[in-house]
Amino acid sequence: MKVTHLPDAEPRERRVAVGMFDGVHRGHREVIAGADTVLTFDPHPSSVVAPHAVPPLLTTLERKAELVGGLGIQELVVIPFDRDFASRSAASFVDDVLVGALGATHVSVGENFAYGHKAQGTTAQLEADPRFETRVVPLLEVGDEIVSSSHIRGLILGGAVRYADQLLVEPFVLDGEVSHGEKRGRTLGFPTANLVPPDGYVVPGHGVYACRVRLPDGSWHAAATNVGVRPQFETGLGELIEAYLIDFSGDLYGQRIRVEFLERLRGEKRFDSVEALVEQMHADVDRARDVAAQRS
Ligand SMILES: Cc1cc2nc3c(=O)[nH]c(=O)nc-3n(C[C@H](O)[C@H](O)[C@H](O)COP(=O)(O)O)c2cc1C
Ligand SMILES: Nc1ncnc2c1ncn2[C@@H]1O[C@H](COP(=O)(O)OP(=O)(O)O)[C@@H](O)[C@H]1O
Repeated sequence: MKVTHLPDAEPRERRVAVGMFDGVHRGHREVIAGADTVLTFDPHPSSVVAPHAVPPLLTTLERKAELVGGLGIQELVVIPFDRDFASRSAASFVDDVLVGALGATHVSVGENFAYGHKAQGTTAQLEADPRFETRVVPLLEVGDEIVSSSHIRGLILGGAVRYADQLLVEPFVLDGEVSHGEKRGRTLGFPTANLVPPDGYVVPGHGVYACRVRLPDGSWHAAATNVGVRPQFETGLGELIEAYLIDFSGDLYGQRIRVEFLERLRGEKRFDSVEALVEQMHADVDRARDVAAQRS
């Protein structure tokens, strides 16, 4: 899939799905179905118009592109969102962007989509526009709950990664570069590849998770991962994501890995002794191995 910034986009007959699509969840996928172009914003519009209210995000632009590409979309067009863009009228968004820059013949949006200065543009205005056909997609509900990025953020922050992944369609992932820790993992018999939580993004709540980890060579490994502050040791290093890759040995420092969260196993805690922690870690690893085997 091609990724284009709006100023470089060329007008042609397009079926355009428009939205922030953070997470590319099941509801987003209903809006995107049938489109050949996805139009999105980067950074999140709130970071420009209401910085105090920016939510932690589920997906980087890179991950969003990967997920959208996986849906068979031809082109992801990214609006570099800034103060200038935020000040455009709703009519200018339609005339200059949808029709002018892209050449949209079909437009699809979620029911709650708003656009233009102060989000004054409505879906009814899009539907009334004779230059393109508009499809307004009702908000998807699963189990009496609207599927929304904010609901999924809450689930992941609360550790409910398994349920979140039913709404996301694919497991929640974090990508990052392996950093140095306190070199204690190896003395416990469980060396852990550490990621520093990425600023501005959702991180699963503190606890131990069954995961899969992808290495730069493309191989996937079952892993038991701790997210938290290691109360057993009072490290002062702050929050970390630490993955022990099962049946693996090798140097991972500086490598870019992906941690895919499958299931929360338990909370992070302080045990009576380090031996008791290590015993529990063995049990965590056994469960993580089983969970990963069922899911791969
Ligand atoms: C599967 C697993 C479970 C863990 N559970 C706990 C825990 O309950 N409490 C805790 O303080 N640390 C826990 N840890 C974190 C270890 O204490 C940590 O990996 C160790 O301190 C190594 O730190 P280092 O990477 O800085 O060397 C866990 C780590 C793993 C891999
Ligand atoms: N099975 C494994 N899982 C995770 N890391 C491993 C594994 N085997 C070797 N390593 C290496 O060991 C490092 C972690 O060792 P550890 O003692 O926990 O040090 P640190 O405190 O720097 O994380 C990883 O960054 C990686 O390079």
